[in-house]
Amino acid sequence: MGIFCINHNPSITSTTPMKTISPNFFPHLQNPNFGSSFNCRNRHLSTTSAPSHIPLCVSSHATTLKITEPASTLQEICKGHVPEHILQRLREIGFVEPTDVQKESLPYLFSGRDGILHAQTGSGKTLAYLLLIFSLISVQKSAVQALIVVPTRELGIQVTKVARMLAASPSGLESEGRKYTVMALLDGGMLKRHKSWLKAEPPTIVVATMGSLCLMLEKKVFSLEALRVLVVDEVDFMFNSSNQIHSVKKLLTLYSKISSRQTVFASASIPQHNRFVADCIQQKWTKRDVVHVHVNAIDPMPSCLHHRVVICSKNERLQVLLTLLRKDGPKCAIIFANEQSEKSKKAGNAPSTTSLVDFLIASYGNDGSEIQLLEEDMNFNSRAAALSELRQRGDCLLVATDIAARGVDLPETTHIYNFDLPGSAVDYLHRAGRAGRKPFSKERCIVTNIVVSVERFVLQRFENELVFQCEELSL
Ligand SMILES: Nc1ncnc2c1ncn2[C@@H]1O[C@H](COP(=O)(O)OP(=O)(O)OP(=O)(O)O)[C@@H](O)[C@H]1O
Repeated sequence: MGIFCINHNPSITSTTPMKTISPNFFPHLQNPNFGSSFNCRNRHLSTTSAPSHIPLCVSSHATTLKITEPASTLQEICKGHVPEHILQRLREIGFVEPTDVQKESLPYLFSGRDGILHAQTGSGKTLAYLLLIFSLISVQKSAVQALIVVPTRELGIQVTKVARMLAASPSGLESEGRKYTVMALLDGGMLKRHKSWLKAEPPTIVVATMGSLCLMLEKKVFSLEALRVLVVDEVDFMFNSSNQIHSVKKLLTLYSKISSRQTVFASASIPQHNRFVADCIQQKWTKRDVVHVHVNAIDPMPSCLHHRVVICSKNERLQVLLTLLRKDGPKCAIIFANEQSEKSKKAGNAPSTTSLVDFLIASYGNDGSEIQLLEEDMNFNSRAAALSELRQRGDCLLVATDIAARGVDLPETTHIYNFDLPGSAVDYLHRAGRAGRKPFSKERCIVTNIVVSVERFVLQRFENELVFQCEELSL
């Protein structure tokens, strides 16, 4: 796969106010609905590098662009940048071949440029930014040198686990002296203990949710003076959330310095991405030479996903779900239901997640499948325990709200059921993306939507926006 850089309009210079760059500068990148890069075919693409003060968009599509260079291994890409013991850990874990987003982003990130990693769900963005982090931090320094901000505790727990897995000593090499330390600073967690830890000996890497992080920064429990890398994962979610956006902006412009850190944003969905890149520069969230690495621009979702729809009446939905589960017999599946509305809570109704779990335990549970629940109202320990149980067993049915839709990586998941339709196409993309998470596997995974007839047009809108088609099932 070659790296293709779009030849930039020479009239854009470092003095051009970036706000004035309209999406028309990148006409071939526009999908009017989703804002994704769209149809790179037959357009003029050049391998010329843009001057470093101009934001760069790297866009590729695995099936349409010809691969002319021999694929490098992850080790080759990282050599000279990432410490040897981390490379050894990569080999031990079995990460040998780079995914497209790793192959395309790492050379830019290692050269010191800020990056926007925009690639399908399950494409390996986490490893890409962690490798950048390990290339820059030092075990000798007792200070927080890398910060990864995530929207949910579940994603925080997961990223912490991957970072710790990479930071562990390779087998046969018991480390002498200092080690990288990774702290999960997550809302609802043990903040008192973390406060003492941060004061006594700051960890090298902090993975945090916004609430806890701001609390610690405002109380000056630790500072970000030594910060080398700042990652905002699921960046579109963070910028879209009225609770988080103010704090994220403060973090980017007030609590840490753009000039002394490398900034990485990651997500599988960045609607209006050209506008976002321009904002990054104008608002000084990133440096001017930020690289927008957009992989699989014309397919927002993994091609291994097969989408289906069943239309039924509201009263039939539980029975339809049961029939589907019995027919599909998934080893590991996630059933998404919407969060209970305030109105329904006030009326004293049981949340639909609880009713679903009760129904499944009564009618499906004794098929041998473990049924787990993950929703906002559960406390930190129950949420962590549910996730850990799912990881260990690998053969569970998970009933969840959208807190499990972003970033959660349960690679054995082959089936997604939307018991309730998600609120937007972006939410659909992230829910669907909890399946099909083995980067080099061709295994077909199935996303099934159970809808009442009046909802069919909503699903059709998602199909248009995300460029997919549902097979209609009649049961
Ligand atoms: N080079 C690699 N080789 C094999 N597996 C990999 C590689 N890189 C990542 N993976 C695996 O791919 C899966 C998905 O990776 P990851 O969670 O980073 O995806 P993501 O792009 O962040 O997805 P999302 O947008 O849903 O958060 C993980 O199970 C990870 O271990």
